[in-house]
Amino acid sequence: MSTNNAPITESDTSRFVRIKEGDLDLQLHYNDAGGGAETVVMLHGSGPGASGWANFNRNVEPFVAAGYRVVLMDCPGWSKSDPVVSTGSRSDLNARALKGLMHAIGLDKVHIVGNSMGGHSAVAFALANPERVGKLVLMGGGTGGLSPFVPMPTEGIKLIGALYRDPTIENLKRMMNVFVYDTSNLTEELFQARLDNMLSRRDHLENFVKSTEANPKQFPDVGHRLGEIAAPTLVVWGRDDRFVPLDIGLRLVTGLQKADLHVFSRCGHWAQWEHAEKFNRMVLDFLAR
Ligand SMILES: O=C(O)CCC(=O)/C=C/C=C(\O)C(=O)O
Repeated sequence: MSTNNAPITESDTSRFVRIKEGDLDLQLHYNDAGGGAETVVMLHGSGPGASGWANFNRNVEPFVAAGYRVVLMDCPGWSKSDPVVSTGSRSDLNARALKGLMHAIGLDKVHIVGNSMGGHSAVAFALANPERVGKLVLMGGGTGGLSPFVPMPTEGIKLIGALYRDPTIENLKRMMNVFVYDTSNLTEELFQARLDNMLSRRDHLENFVKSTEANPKQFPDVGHRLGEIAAPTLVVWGRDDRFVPLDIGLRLVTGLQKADLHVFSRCGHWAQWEHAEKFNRMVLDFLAR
């Protein structure tokens, strides 16, 4: 945890913990920053080389400065967490992992910010453990299911699959170029960091391919259950999201009991990164209300 004004770094906040939750018995990696009374858990997306830090490095400091403890969980099968093959619902598996992490580090109730797969997992957690959720923030995810407007799998999801099967820098660039609206923000340093992260865990890449072969519906449609969720929710979407289209966000807003929607124009699948400053202000205001 950071106790002074020094920058918050991945290595200073890096932690490991063993969790046992249902059928899960594994080591998880997470980052833990800040020390407020309320905790915000951030859950990353499912791309190759993703991690809590890769997805949320532009969000941790402002949340800590606002007085929150921030926990970034690396889901089983990503980054420095243990490998796993998911043959059922990956959203439910991640939700169980989060419950195990909360038990292991003594968290009763948290706010959850979820990006893409992280959004699906946040909703799965809220359905299974309603009393343990404060507020939800869902970006580019929250339920699987088809879009009536955009052919699925979308071009972004197809590029993720191609990158998992053939993890080259060329395929990484193809995927990341449709990730964001403004590709001028994608530096060689960013590509390299993501490539290194991906290639350092070939077991994760192979397990993802095995998982989708065993069960192509890793993130099931829970649209019919959204009305069970009473947690106040902010749904945030990029108008130009080429991975999970905006109409999935509309389904969330109409299905959840208490949900507001903000759509960023000129924004792809990584709203928390592409529009970080406005995203941080908006989410902190929502959490404080
Ligand atoms: O298939 C889905 O609905 C989820 C896709 C998804 O999680 C993609 C996320 C990509 C990232 O956020 C990432 O790789 O950082």
